[in-house]
Amino acid sequence: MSDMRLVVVGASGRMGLTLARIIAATEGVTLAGAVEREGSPLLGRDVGELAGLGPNGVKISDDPLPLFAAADGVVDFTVPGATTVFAELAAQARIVHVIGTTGLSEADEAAIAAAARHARIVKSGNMSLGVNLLAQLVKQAARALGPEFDIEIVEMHHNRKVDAPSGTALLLGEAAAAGRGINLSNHAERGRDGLTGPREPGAIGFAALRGGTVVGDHSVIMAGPYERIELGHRAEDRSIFARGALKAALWARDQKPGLYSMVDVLGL
Ligand SMILES: NC(=O)C1=CN([C@@H]2O[C@H](COP(=O)(O)OP(=O)(O)OC[C@H]3O[C@@H](n4cnc5c(N)ncnc54)[C@H](OP(=O)(O)O)[C@@H]3O)[C@@H](O)[C@H]2O)C=CC1
Ligand SMILES: O=C(O)C1=N[C@H](C(=O)O)C[C@H](O)C1
Repeated sequence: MSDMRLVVVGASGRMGLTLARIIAATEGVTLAGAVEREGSPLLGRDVGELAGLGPNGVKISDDPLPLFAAADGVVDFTVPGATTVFAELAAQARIVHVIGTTGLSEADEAAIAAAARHARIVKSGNMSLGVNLLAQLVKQAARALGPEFDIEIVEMHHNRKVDAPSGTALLLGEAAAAGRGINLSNHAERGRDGLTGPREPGAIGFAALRGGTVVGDHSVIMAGPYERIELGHRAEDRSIFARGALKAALWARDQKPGLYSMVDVLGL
């Protein structure tokens, strides 16, 4: 089968440049285009050069349409307002859309679900194998331990991150809620401050730390009477997310239109 031609949107971002490097080192995929927002000072620049690979002839563009029309898939780690637009364009072009963007609102999620009627979308708050395996373990532990164990999710990220709690923390919260057979949105405790009162029984709490260059640390603490279990993951390099995203793109190439997650891709 011919190489899968991928367009990277948000191409000069932290994940965009990581993707350019990992695509160059991965068999079966080719970088077919690079997109940034209108007005970006990097428009026209060679993405290979920006990624430290040497020139590869792929210039950063602000016009996704012709690039999507000639591609098999788009890999998107950008911002919610851009991701919903790319989802619509990917649906029109009937191509694969891999979404790593976090901080999506309910309305954004609905727009993505609508686009998935025509596009093959894989979306996950974390594309790494380790975190998706951790989510399965959290689900199992939450089911086994029962509601007398208080669940708290703590995450730390670099000081440029703009959304909280992280997409991964929410994914792990969903896994804990699924294990308990409850709905996360009715039981999440976020942003405690001031005279909060005691912890709500059965709540799933979230705490977000920001600082330095931390790629992404997550701990799920299950605190019961006189004992505590901690399950965690430390991301050491962004290449783990990029490799997962490419695996998702290649997997989705053979699927019907729909909205998929990394659990589907990894068969967990
Ligand atoms: N699911 C996962 O496994 C992972 C998810 N993420 C998520 O991915 C997202 C990006 O993270 P990161 O790479 O660190 O962030 P960056 O800010 O480094 O990169 C985002 C890029 O998107 C660009 N962008 C913004 N608007 C548009 C637009 N309309 N069209 C095209 N490009 C646009 C930005 O440009 P500019 O700066 O000029 O605005 C920037 O270059 C975040 O939501 C993050 O949480 C990150 C890592 C792993
Ligand atoms: O913004 C980041 O950097 C990351 N975002 C994702 C998240 O919100 O969980 C994944 C990873 O932790 C890095």
